[in-house]
Amino acid sequence: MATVEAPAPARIQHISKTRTLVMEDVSKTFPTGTVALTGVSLTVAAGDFVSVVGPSGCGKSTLLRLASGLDAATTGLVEVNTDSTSYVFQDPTLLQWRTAQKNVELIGELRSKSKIDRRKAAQEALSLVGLDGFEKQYPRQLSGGMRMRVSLARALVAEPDLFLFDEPFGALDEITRLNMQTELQRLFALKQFAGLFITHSVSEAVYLSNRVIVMSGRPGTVVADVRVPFSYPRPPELRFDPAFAELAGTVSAALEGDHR
Ligand SMILES: Nc1ncnc2c1ncn2[C@@H]1O[C@H](COP(=O)(O)OP(=O)(O)OP(=O)(O)O)[C@@H](O)[C@H]1O
Repeated sequence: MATVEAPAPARIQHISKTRTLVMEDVSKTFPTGTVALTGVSLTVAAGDFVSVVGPSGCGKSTLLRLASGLDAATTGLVEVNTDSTSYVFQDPTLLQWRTAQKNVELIGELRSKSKIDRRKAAQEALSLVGLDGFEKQYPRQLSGGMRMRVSLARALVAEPDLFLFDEPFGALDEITRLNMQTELQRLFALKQFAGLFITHSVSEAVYLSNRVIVMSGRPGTVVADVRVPFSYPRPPELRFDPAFAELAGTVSAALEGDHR
């Protein structure tokens, strides 16, 4: 595996490191005989936002399912050092018969929080994702980007130490997607959870993350771990910075190198 050092940063964040997610030499073979992952090792610490890019079918979603405990590794170690994990999918999976606020309150209900507490937490989370004034709207009355914001707010009220994202912005139009990226890294700067983010977009990975993991084609394994040194919060214009383009090029080269 190549560890690629990025160009000299303007500033580097120093954050205390709790190893929230550890994977060591993990493999996953499905009962069908498909070997999805082999020899995958990675660590996501508190204050790490790690994106995973790789060719279609290389096992990215499988990796996330192993991290979430939805599925078990065939061999190797998967260690999650927290009880508080939130999972955000491409589909916001909102309950259509509940308002935005009531969707976000659901977590509090499941945890038997008092009505006052869960309402307060939901309102704070909706405010954090920029949905003040939309609390009483139903999912069908919201745009795709707003529905994704509600999904994020719902994940935030759980106050996760580990945030797992499976291509959450993949279905959004380009402008909404860029706005959501800006919002998400702002939330990350604020909350400093450990994040593992699956995406097909190299620029999305570089913009959001402090590390980008590049996977090979199936069976997926880690071929590069690229450090992204820009401090958070990151301005939208960072995407036009030559250092940003250079890093995106480094990640793309690692991706393409795997096809040669
Ligand atoms: N439940 C399953 N049973 C059998 N094979 C599976 C199962 N889930 C995934 N696979 C296979 O494992 C491999 C990895 O799938 P996975 O969905 O993790 O890839 P991915 O990198 O997320 O793909 P994409 O980028 O296209 O979303 C694929 O070959 C897929 O067909």
